[in-house]
This record gives sequence, C-alpha cells and structure tokens, in this order.
Amino acid sequence: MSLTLSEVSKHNTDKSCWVIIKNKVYDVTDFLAEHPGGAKIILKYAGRDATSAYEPIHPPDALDKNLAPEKHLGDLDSSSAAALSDARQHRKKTEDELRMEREQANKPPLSRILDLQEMENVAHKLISSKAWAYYSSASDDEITNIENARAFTRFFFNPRVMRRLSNTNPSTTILGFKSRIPVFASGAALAKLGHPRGEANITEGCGRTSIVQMVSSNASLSYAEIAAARVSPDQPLFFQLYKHKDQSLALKRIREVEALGYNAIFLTVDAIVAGNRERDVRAGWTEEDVEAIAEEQQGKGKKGELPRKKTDMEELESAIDVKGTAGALVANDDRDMTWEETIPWLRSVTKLPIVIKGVQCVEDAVLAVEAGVDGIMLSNHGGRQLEYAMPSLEVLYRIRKQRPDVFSKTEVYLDGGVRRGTDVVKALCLGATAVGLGRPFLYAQSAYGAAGVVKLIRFWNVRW
Ligand code: HEM
Ligand SMILES: Cc1cc2nc3c(=O)[nH]c(=O)nc-3n(C[C@H](O)[C@H](O)[C@H](O)COP(=O)(O)O)c2cc1C
Repeated sequence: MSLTLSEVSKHNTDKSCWVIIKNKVYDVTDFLAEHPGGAKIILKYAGRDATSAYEPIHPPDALDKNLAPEKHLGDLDSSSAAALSDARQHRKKTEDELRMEREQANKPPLSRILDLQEMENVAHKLISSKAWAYYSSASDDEITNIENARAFTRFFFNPRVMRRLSNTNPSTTILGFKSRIPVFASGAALAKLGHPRGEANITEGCGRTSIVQMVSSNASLSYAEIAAARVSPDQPLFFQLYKHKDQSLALKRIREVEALGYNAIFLTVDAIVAGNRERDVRAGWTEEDVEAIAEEQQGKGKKGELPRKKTDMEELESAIDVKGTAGALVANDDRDMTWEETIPWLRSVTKLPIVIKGVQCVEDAVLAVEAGVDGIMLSNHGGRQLEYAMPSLEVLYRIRKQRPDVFSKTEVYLDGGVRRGTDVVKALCLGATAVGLGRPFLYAQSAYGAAGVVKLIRFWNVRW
C-alpha cells in the first residue's frame, strides 16, 4: 500500500499514531505504551516524519522485532517521499550542524594525533552537541567520573631495572580469548550518534588490532550487523547484557547473540535505574528549542497569533520527561536481580562464560566469586550511575589488600578512566587481567572511524 503525507498527518494522536521512518509508514498506536523511551517522545512525531529522531538511537531491526507485520502500513508514495526529501535538503541547517561541517573540513590528520586526550578533543569538535553530552556526561556533579581518572595519578611505580626485556610480549588471554594487549573495548551504547558506521567501526578496529570488543545491549546497529562487521569469522565478541525484566525477553536476547557467535556475556548490574546525567538532559532541551524555532521559521508555528503562555504548573506537567538520550535505555532492566537467583538462572540458560560488570566494592567481588562467575569487572559505568561510587582502581587496590584470593579464583577486569599505557600497567600490577575503555572508543570512531580505533590501540606503542 502506498500512502500520502496528508493521509499520515491525520493520524497524529494517541488514539491513532502513525509515523514515517525512512519513507515507510508505521502504526505505533498500540506500541506507545510499551515504548522504552515513553509515549510522549513518539507522540511528538505523530503523523509525520520521525527518521532523524529515530535513526541514530535505534538499531535498524528494532521496528521489525517489535511491531507486528500489519503495523507496517506501507511506503510513502513517490511524490510524498520526494516532498520529504526536498524538505530535508532545503531545511535550514542549525548552528550546530554548520559548526560540525566547518570542523569536519579542518579535521587534523590522524597521524598527528598523539594521545587519547587529543582524540577526544577532535571528536568533541566534530560530533553534535547532543552526542557529546550523551558520551561525555556522568552522574550528578560527575565526581566519580573525574576521580576514576584521577585515581591513576595516586599510584606510582616501584620500577625495577636490569631485567631482560628484549623479548617481552604484551599479549594475553581474556576468558581464554587471545588479545594482542590486555585492553578491550567496554560496551558503550549508541555509537551511531557519533559516526554513521557506529559500532562497526569498533568491530573493524578491534579485529584489525586483535583485541576484543564488548558489544552493548543498546548498540545502535543490530547485533547481527556488528557480528557481520568482524574482520574474520573467529574474531571474538563479548556481549554486554542488560537483562530485561521479562525473563523470556531476556532469554530471547541471549539466544540471539549465541546464535550469532558472540563469545561471552557481561551482565551489567550497576544500571538498573537511569543515572542522573544532567548535561545529557539539557542537550535534549536545546534540541527541542532549535526544533521549535525551525518550525516557526518554516511557518508551522501559529504565526500572527500569540500563543497563550502556559502556567508554570501546566508547563511542568506537560513537559516530555525523556531524561536525556540515556534515560530510556535501561527502562526495561530487571531491578530485582540477586546473586542467589540471577546468576544460577543465567548459568542454567547459557554455556557462555559469565562476567559481572559493575562490581564496585570488595564485598561484592567476593560474592561474585562465590556465585561462581567466570570474571568480575570492576566498573562504575564510567561514573554515569551511582555518584560517589569509588573509583574502579581504588576498588582493585582494596581487593588486592583485603582479599587477594579473589585473583586466583576468577579473572578481574576494570574500566573507568583508563587513558594511558601506564594506567593499564598499574591495573595489571594490582592484579587485573585486562582493562576496558568506554568513551575513548566512542570518540575514536566518531572522529576517524575504524582507523581511529586502530590508532587508539596503537597509542600504547605496540607496533604491528
Ligand atoms: C520517533 C519515533 C520513535 C519510534 C517509532 C520508536 C520506536 C521504537 C522501537 C520499535 C523500539 C524497540 C523496542 C525494544 O527493542 O524493546 C524502540 C526502542 C527504544 N526507543 Fe524508540 N522510537 C521512537 C523515538 C524514540 C526517541 C526519540 C527516543 C529517545 C529519546 C527513543 C528511545 C528508545 C529507547 C531507549 C529504546 C530501547 C532501545 C533498546 O532496547 O535497544 N525512541 N523505539
Ligand atoms: C556513552 C556511553 C554509553 C555506555 N553504554 C553502556 C552500556 O550500554 N552498557 C554498559 O554496561 N555500560 C555502558 N557504558 C559504560 C562503559 O561500558 C564503561 O563502563 C565506561 O565507559 C568506562 O569508563 P570510561 O568511559 O572512563 O572508559 C557506557 C559508557 C558511555 C560513556
């Protein structure tokens, strides 16, 4: 069936809500209540094109997976599609888009980038303010995020000399999978916000440098697309699991990644409620304001008549509470996970190795070992969840001091603030098997695609 813009525009309420995504029309009326991002955000696009809001934050298979075939109403007719494309092309660019274009033209060559901070600076200039806010923000006053990195500055080496070093080899194994250096990409959502190829850049970069990528449950490509981006079929991929509160949906997700050949499950346990990332929330408002101005300029606002200003109470109640880009990502997470029930359940449904991601104190490291997991990942989600969680490196140090037996019973990984080769070495000296990096991979792929990811790994002077 082919539909016109005018037909679609009639379905613009919660009683009948149609949206256009990439020239296809969907009836999302029944889905409104189920949407992890909330109904209001979809209603904002009811009866019109939602592509630009939808695309960067949803994997391409989200609609197929979640809407019954009869809700896929058909294509826009060719003249409507042409009208939409024309409107898109002639849309006045925002200040932010113009800035990004300017910066892209002046991007420094990758060979001139010497460290992760420079890579981050380039990414900051190139990506949208919304992407920057989502990637860089952390909870509340961002203390834990800052301290994650600063913790590394509190530990010094006790350097030993006169040891044979010409034949050193930094490679290791993580859960039995070979890794060129003891570093991997921690699962971080929505890589497409920073670069159109998104997570596939990280997959290719990790494949080329023989390190492992952990893929986020909230990746912006489908898990299949990411698996397909591997440089060889045996390139290992770990899967970061957000466990859905509906056990059968959680199982469906596990079965999907098992079938695709993913090699381990990293169950995230530190994000069962959304972190309070205020910079991320503010970025959403800026976007809304820009849209409102654009609509006014394109004559969609009610020109001539002064709209009645809402009372403060009306404004408060009608505001779309999207909690930033991140707010909805964990909306369906299981909030009742326990050591006693969740780990045995996970063990019973999968043979893949299980790692707990988000251990933040010595006591829980010990409980994780007792629960029999294959690895523990000391992480506070890059300071994005519980503010004043202790820096991951400090937790590692405390485990080393108080419960060194943990290291002989399971593999211990860490992420949060790792930015230099010396940070990696400090974590290894304290007993970690390997370390993960979150933001740096997002920045590297945003700025330079897969080449940026390769460069990021090469920063640590490992030549190949
Ligand atoms: C504009 C029209 C939109 C449509 C038609 C739409 C549709 C969908 C669909 C079909 C899903 C998959 C549900 C699932 O996997 O359980 C989904 C998930 C989601 N949506 Fe939307 N969405 C829209 C806008 C938005 C916006 C603007 C946001 C954020 C501010 C958002 C945030 C999310 C999140 C966080 C998820 C969960 C992703 C995941 O579980 O992988 N959506 N949406
Ligand atoms: C933008 C962004 C998205 C993230 N998404 C996820 C996610 O989907 N699942 C998850 O377990 N952790 C997620 N994390 C946390 C990372 O896996 C990792 O723990 C953290 O980024 C490490 O800190 P670092 O950024 O200082 O390296 C995310 C982090 C960032 C910055």
